[in-house]
Amino acid sequence: MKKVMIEFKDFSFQYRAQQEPTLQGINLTIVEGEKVLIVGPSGSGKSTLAHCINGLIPFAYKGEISGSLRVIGQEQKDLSIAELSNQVGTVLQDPDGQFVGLTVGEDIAFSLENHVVQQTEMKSKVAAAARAVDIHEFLASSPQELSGGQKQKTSLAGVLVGDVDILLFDEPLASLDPYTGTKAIELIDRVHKETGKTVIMIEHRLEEVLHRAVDRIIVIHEGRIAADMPAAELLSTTLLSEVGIREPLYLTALKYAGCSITANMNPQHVNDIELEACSNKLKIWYECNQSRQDKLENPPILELRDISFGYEKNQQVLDKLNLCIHKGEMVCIAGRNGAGKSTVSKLICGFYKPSSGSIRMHGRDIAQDTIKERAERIGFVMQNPNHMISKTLLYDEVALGLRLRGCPEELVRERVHQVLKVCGLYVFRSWPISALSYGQKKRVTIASILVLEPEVIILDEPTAAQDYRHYNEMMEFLLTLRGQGMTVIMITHDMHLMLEYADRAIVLADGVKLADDSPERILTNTDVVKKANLKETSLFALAIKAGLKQPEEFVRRFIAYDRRSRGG
Ligand SMILES: Nc1ncnc2c1ncn2[C@@H]1O[C@H](COP(=O)(O)OP(=O)(O)OP(=O)(O)O)[C@@H](O)[C@H]1O
Ligand SMILES: Nc1ncnc2c1ncn2[C@@H]1O[C@H](COP(=O)(O)OP(=O)(O)OP(=O)(O)O)[C@@H](O)[C@H]1O
Repeated sequence: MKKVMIEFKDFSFQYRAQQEPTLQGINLTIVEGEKVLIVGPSGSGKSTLAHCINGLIPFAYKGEISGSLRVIGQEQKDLSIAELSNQVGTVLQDPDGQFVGLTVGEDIAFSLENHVVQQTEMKSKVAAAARAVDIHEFLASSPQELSGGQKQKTSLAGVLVGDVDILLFDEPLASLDPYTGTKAIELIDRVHKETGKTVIMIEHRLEEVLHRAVDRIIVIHEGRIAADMPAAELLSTTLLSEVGIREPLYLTALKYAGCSITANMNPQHVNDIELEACSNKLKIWYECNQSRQDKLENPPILELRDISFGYEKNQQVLDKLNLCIHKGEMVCIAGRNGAGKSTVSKLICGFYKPSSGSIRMHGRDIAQDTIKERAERIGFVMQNPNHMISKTLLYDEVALGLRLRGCPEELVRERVHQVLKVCGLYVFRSWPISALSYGQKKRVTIASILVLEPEVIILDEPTAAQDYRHYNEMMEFLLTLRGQGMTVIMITHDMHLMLEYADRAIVLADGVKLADDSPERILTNTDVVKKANLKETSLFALAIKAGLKQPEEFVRRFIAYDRRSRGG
């Protein structure tokens, strides 16, 4: 009999600020050495469940607990937070929320210091963990100097270096570029296999997390366990789409072609899937469908000409970068962690000044425009919602910009309510923001910019922590605004988003533009994919596996069909 590591029995939890329990009737046992994935829509209670396991509930977040939760045989409520942190190592959803060291190296070493490890051993362990997640060049940097993905890598290295029995990852992939995300999943898998530790992962990016096998998937829906079964079984049901979670793209493609998915086809990975009964249907579907035509371009709205920039002397983050965004376009900017994507938006918004080159809007150089003047026309939604929120109540946060512009309160109310409805936040309108999940907070920051109806909106990782339903609703709303002339720039590591919604993708690498083309051409270009740490779409792999002669064209036809089926 394997040792029981986590055991919830008739467990419920209600936050002090809530009227209803957030978790209800949870019965869940996780045994030693298991690798479990937890999925569920935004706000379903995944992070709450994780916080119960690592002790943030009840130590940091107060509320009412009923039933029992045992961690390695002991009632969680009888353990101190220090005892729990010796057993459970956590990577939190918000990497800023857990920095303790002044440098990356100190931060990674923190859990070792708790265990009184020799200095030399500590150094080599920290270096090895940093190398494993490719952050070793930044060991002496302060966390403030890191890009979002680099912070996430530091947190990952921090738990991997420690000596705990249970590893808990809350959306470990959210800010990682696709290649690094794949490496992180491989690394977690390797640690799991080599050490036999118990691994619990919460993740929205299902297709990417299933790159390496998990023992089972637990689906949380409205605070309850809606399913607990192996991946192959779950993917052959309609449960995921019923609760609003996206299935892997290759399965969507197979369904479009009229194939039914069964557990014995091994649907959990595109490389393993058995296609014998499907290849012909896919070929027929391919023959019967057309790809879309490239659109004609409007005049440029925003141009970056020969932009160079570094945060410090002798640092060259951007090197004579040229970019052109056309009015009414929906463009993605992609590239590996630290490529300079967020830096580009900070320069456009005027937070920093380029060392050379010019930024033009409607052909006019905006070098002399203040941050405030730029903000009236260019809205910017930052990567981390906790960096943007300044008000206590959700309504006030979304109303803030309109109020600052002197908008009459009646109109503020009308516009705020309208945008809250579209962003799926209307039911929370009178809530304090502290009572929202990370994904919900992210939507608040998007709503607070959308309500101002800017000419150009720049969204840094808009889909991070969003479930499929909210993702679609928000993207469809952005499409409507785009139809009314708004220009949308999205910085993203989400290859699905790029394929499904972007007219064009611009790829940055080494401070310059590596590629500028349609998303489907970029994601089927092996050279660009490799250089920029992107990931080829699984549609491409599916087409090759099914023996289709032109896999790139299959991807294009899928995208065209998918957009038509969504009314686009
Ligand atoms: N500190 C808190 N105080 C009160 N309520 C909270 C708090 N944190 C979360 N909640 C509520 O609990 C519910 C579940 O939140 P949780 O963060 O567990 O969701 P999640 O499934 O992890 O979502 P996401 O995928 O968006 O991160 C949310 O509806 C939220 O309103
Ligand atoms: N305040 C800062 N001081 C010094 N260096 C910084 C600062 N902010 C970012 N950098 C560095 O500039 C480079 C580009 O960072 P940026 O945040 O633009 O990357 P990114 O492409 O948005 O990355 P990610 O995908 O990880 O969010 C990185 O190497 C980062 O370490």
